Amino acid sequence: MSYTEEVYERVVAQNPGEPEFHQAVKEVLDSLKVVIDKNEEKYRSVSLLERLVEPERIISFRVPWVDDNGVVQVNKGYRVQFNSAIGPYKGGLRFHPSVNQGILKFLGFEQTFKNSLTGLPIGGGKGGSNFDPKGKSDREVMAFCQSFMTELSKYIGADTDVPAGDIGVGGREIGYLFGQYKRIRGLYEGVLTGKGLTYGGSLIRTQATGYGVVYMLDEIMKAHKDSIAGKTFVVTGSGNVAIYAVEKAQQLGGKVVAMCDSNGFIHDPEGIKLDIVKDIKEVKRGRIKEYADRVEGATYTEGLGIWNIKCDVYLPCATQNELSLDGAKALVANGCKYVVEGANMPTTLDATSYLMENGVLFMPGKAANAGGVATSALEMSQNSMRLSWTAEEVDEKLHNIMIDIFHKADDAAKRYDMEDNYVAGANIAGFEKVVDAMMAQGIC
Ligand SMILES: NC(=O)C1=CN([C@@H]2O[C@H](COP(=O)(O)OP(=O)(O)OC[C@H]3O[C@@H](n4cnc5c(N)ncnc54)[C@H](O)[C@@H]3O)[C@@H](O)[C@H]2O)C=CC1
Ligand SMILES: O=C(O)CCC(=O)C(=O)O
Repeated sequence: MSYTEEVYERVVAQNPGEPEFHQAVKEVLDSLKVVIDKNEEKYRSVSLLERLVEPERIISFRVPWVDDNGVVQVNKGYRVQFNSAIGPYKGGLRFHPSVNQGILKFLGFEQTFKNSLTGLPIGGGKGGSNFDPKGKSDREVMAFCQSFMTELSKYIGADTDVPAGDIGVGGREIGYLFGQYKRIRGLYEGVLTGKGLTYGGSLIRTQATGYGVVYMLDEIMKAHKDSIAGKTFVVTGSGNVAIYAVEKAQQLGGKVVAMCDSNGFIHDPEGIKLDIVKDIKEVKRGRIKEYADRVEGATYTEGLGIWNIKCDVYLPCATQNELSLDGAKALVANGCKYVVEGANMPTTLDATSYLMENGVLFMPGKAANAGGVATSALEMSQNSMRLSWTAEEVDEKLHNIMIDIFHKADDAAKRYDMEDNYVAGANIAGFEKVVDAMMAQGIC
């Protein structure tokens, strides 16, 4: 059995009930096999892979808060500090009822490679809670965030661990979390990113993940002598990543015909009117079905099946494992040519293989959605320097980082004779920097 297979079996045995973590580790270790095989003894002798798949630290805690009826509620809170070889832990907080330790471990593991690909000095971390902000009043969300930060504040700081947003954590939540950190620690520092512009946030951070996904698509297309103008898109989700992916795709001449939320999907053959989606999702915090009530010619379908809508480009921007083998088959049958992941691990392993075997150019989330965390690192730089860059400056830096990530993944794939296999390329390129730093720092 190879070293990578051995370590994968050990991960499955030692981390029961964490299927998403197993999946993320499998994808990475399968890609790394060609690299590890060449240096097996060197890496085995220092248990490099065993250390790479084990979080440095997991903090879990109780989050008690009082709801609007005066009833005490209790949620679970976590921070997974996965790998600090190349910088302070960095990664979002997710508030969603599905959150558990295994999901946060998969996200923290992915984040380590993603952050490495950005070229910036940030290690991998992730955290969150099984709290559901949906349907809660602003006061309830504030009470929850204050209680969550009261505990989390003991373990984070501008030079140790810098959380940000993810599913269910946007500008409102970051504001409440920042206020409580400042109050408890007495420090006005860049301990969170995604902050509001009046208290240390960076221009373009809100747009960065979605814009970055489309900048990545643009590079893939250019490398294959194609372009975004005139292409039909389906973008899943209707949250932060999805909305700004749609905005950039439309700016570059793409036509987006479908979006969704966790209840169902809308289809607008004339092209999605993004201002209406923004009003429903960003202002009213409503459901995507309201779009079909407001736009003539648009339809709403309850449940799954958005992948049956014909498109050239499919951008999954909602959540893990949303695109399964059946969806991948429908995309291929309808002539889809590009799948670029805005979400983290939205495509199952069998769906990924099917897409790649059938000629779809596929870019994994850890490369394609890295623009968000990269811009968070730019926010950290601005906070440290006590200055603010213009929107144009940040956007240009973001764009260049995405171009650079494309070339890192593309070059690594070519070096190992796997041209166009961006999954392998991204994993190898992300691994190379982390492993150099881990080897240099000794057994720790
Ligand atoms: N916000 C960021 O900067 C980054 C986010 N990501 C990833 O992008 C994805 C989306 O995150 P955000 O847009 O920030 O969150 P969000 O909370 O703003 O939006 C999430 C969207 O996904 C939809 N969704 C959730 N579960 C679903 C399901 N089971 N089926 C269909 N739709 C579902 C929700 O309805 C919502 O429209 C996540 O995988 C996240 O980890 C990745 C990099 C950075
Ligand atoms: O901006 C950040 O620090 C984290 C973004 C994030 O959670 C992600 O890249 O998945």
